[in-house]
Amino acid sequence: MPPIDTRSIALIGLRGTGKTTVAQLLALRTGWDWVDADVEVELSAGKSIAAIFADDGEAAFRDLEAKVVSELCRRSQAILALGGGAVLRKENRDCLAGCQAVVWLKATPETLAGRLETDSTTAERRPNLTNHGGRTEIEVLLDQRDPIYRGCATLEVDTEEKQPAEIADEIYVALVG
Ligand SMILES: Nc1ncnc2c1ncn2[C@@H]1O[C@H](COP(=O)(O)OP(=O)(O)O)[C@@H](O)[C@H]1O
Ligand SMILES: O=C(O)C1=C[C@@H](OP(=O)(O)O)[C@@H](O)[C@H](O)C1
Ligand SMILES: [Mg+2]
Repeated sequence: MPPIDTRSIALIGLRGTGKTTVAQLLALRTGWDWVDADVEVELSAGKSIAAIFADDGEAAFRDLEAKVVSELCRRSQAILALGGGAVLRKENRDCLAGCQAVVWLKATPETLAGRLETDSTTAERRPNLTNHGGRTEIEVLLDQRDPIYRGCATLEVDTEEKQPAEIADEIYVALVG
């Protein structure tokens, strides 16, 4: 059954927490559309996120991302999978405040490192954001971003040792009943 509140539902959290995967399953559960901010950025730039970082730098990526977030947050009846850093800009956080719910997906650095290592989209979509890369980078990002995610989130979901479908169900029950 679709939610009564037609405002969109946004998923936030670090790389590898499952935003892209869970958004698709939650869309099936609600009968709503789903959209991935990273895909929209790549379509608008005509190249991969790794290529945007390499050619134009991270700031250029964040500018494109902000345009996409602003457009996506105006949609209704959609599940929005955001990129892990979308919460960094205040303008994006202000847009997110208009959503029905902002769901923060969480997992330990160890789990995230394992998921990212084996994910086929990592090379094209997840360039290094610090000089570290790997698990150390995840720990650095976790320290920097946890307070920001906490400040935006209206629902926190631990994804540790849960299948993506279970996580989508948990969100559905929490938000729709
Ligand atoms: N709950 C989960 N348990 C195990 N693997 C998962 C889970 N959620 C996502 N994954 C896997 O982790 C990788 C990254 O997931 P993805 O949805 O792209 O994360 P994000 O969009 O948050 O970066 C994918 O290979 C996906 O299949
Ligand atoms: O954490 C980040 O700053 C980023 C996360 C990525 O998305 P996912 O969180 O979907 O991997 C992608 O937007 C880009 O590589 C930047
Ligand atoms: Mg994603």
